[in-house]
Amino acid sequence: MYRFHPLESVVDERRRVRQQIREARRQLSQTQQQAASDNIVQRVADAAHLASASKVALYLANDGELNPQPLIDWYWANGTQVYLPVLHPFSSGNLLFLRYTPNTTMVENCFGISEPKLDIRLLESKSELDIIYTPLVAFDANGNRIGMGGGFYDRTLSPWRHGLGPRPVGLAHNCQQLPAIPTDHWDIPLPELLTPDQHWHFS
Ligand SMILES: Nc1nc2c(c(=O)[nH]1)N(C=O)[C@@H](CNc1ccc(C(=O)N[C@@H](CCC(=O)O)C(=O)O)cc1)CN2
Ligand SMILES: Nc1ncnc2c1ncn2[C@@H]1O[C@H](COP(=O)(O)OP(=O)(O)OP(=O)(O)O)[C@@H](O)[C@H]1O
Repeated sequence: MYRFHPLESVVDERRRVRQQIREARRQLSQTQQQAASDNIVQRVADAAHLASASKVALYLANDGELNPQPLIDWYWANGTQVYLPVLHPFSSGNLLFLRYTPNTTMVENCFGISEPKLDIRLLESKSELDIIYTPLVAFDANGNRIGMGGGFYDRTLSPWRHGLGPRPVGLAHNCQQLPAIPTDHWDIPLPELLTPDQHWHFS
């Protein structure tokens, strides 16, 4: 349940909302998760600008996130190149994007999420990606998002503030929508987001 808490700081509110929605999404059943992932494939297949992309960044689901694996399989079957985020080895808070195929050697990062083993030959320049499918914890009807709290995607998507770089497209469960999200100046609102029930285009 969403409750209004007057006199709460933005940071506290974001932290509380993050915990609340992460818990809600972990409660989804296997059946609900599977149905949600399948719906997303259909939504992408129905949207020409998403279906026809050449290079897309996706992610591997963690902590109840909408699982994009069926979408990854669909893109592979269509010849689209798929990339995954890799924590930058020394530029902390930043992501690299490495090519992901069924044969990619994977390692676990410090958050327990699988990522391609660092190999310069698999590295793609961010500007070459058409779409970055963006994980998130919560979103609102204006495309504002709250992530896991590391600022990784805020940094990655910062050129989008000026309409530059890959187009971010959020992926989320319906239960991750909130009436309004308190924002900070570094937050990059999403132009577009897919849930199992809706294809959002934010102005
Ligand atoms: N699937 C997925 N991959 C992703 C992200 C994401 O949100 N989802 N990221 C998007 O930024 C980056 C990783 N950021 C993350 C930030 C915090 C936690 C996390 O679970 N924090 C735990 C504490 C874990 C620990 O420190 O040991 C927590 O808050 O409970 C996970 C990923 C890159 N890869
Ligand atoms: N473009 C940026 N440059 C430098 N620092 C940034 C940038 N964007 C965010 N940060 C820093 O990252 C921290 C986390 O930001 P925030 O809580 O908004 O992350 P988030 O959106 O929840 O996570 P993510 O983007 O990884 O999904 C903030 O303390 C902020 O100072």
